Amino acid sequence: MATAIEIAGGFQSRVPNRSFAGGAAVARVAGVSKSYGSVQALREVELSIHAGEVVALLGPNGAGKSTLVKLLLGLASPTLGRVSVFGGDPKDTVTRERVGSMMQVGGVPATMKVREHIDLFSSYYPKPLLMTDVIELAGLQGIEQRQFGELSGGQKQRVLFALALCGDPDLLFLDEPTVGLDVEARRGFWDQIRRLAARGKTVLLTTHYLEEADALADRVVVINKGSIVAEGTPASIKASTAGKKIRVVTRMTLSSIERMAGVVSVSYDREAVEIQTSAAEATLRELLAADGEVSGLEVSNAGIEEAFLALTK
Ligand SMILES: Nc1ncnc2c1ncn2[C@@H]1O[C@H](COP(=O)(O)OP(=O)(O)OP(=O)(O)O)[C@@H](O)[C@H]1O
Repeated sequence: MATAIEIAGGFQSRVPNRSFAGGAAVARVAGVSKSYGSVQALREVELSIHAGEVVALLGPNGAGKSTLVKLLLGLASPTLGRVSVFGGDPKDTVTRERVGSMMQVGGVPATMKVREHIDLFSSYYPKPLLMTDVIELAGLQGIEQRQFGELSGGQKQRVLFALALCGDPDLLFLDEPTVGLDVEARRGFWDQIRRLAARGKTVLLTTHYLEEADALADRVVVINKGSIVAEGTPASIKASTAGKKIRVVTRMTLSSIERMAGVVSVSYDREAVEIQTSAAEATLRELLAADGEVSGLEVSNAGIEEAFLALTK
């Protein structure tokens, strides 16, 4: 019987092989710890964000992502260590004028019109973008005259995005930018974030959506219990957890597959068997030697989700 082998890449970097090692650091977090009473939200965090980079901060609830963003925005001070943005204090006005951030929906008056919100926010910045550019970049065409409170969840998120970018900031913080959006709206939003990045903006986003980090980020920083547990391109994070997934229809028993080289775990998935392996080639050789009639063979990289779970468990 013919055997079809499909190598599924599963990951596409936004800008493959871009390196920021030599780029100027626009933000630096050095030896930072932050405690709220007895709760230690961050522990000795070291992080640099370079010009033009899109960095995704990924971590489970309570990991410390928002705390890190608050420190970078100058909305809180570290208990220990130092935070600098554009070489200065994040609380300084000159620094703030170069920074944009997405607020929460609740922080925006409901009765003001979209255009009025953008006008007001633009007035806080020395060199804001033109209204027409903001409307276009955030995809707000046709709803400029609507009141904020009347908009759908996705439209509200786009207005918050417009308010973050209207001052033409060099550095943008997006705290869970697509929370609550459906798949289509989320993808539309990703396109808008990519367009901003293509204009040379530096973006730090926090997200629970592993797919989002994978789709947007040049670099993923995985944070858990206040510490950075992994950092790198989405591809390198996956590689560091050394995993491939093999899916195959075979008559072999789970226990005989379990004994094969590299196999980490094996389970049934409908008519097929799913094998997690750290040495895919060796596992495949043994598998094909033991059962010449395997079918529906697929090999894929372990997804970022598996990598994330392995790193934070
Ligand atoms: N103002 C505060 N007072 C007391 N504890 C706080 C405060 N802000 C955050 N914490 C605690 O610090 C820890 C980190 O919280 P943080 O909001 O930074 O996590 P997060 O990764 O953003 O979580 P989520 O994804 O749920 O938003 C949590 O244990 C949280 O309860």
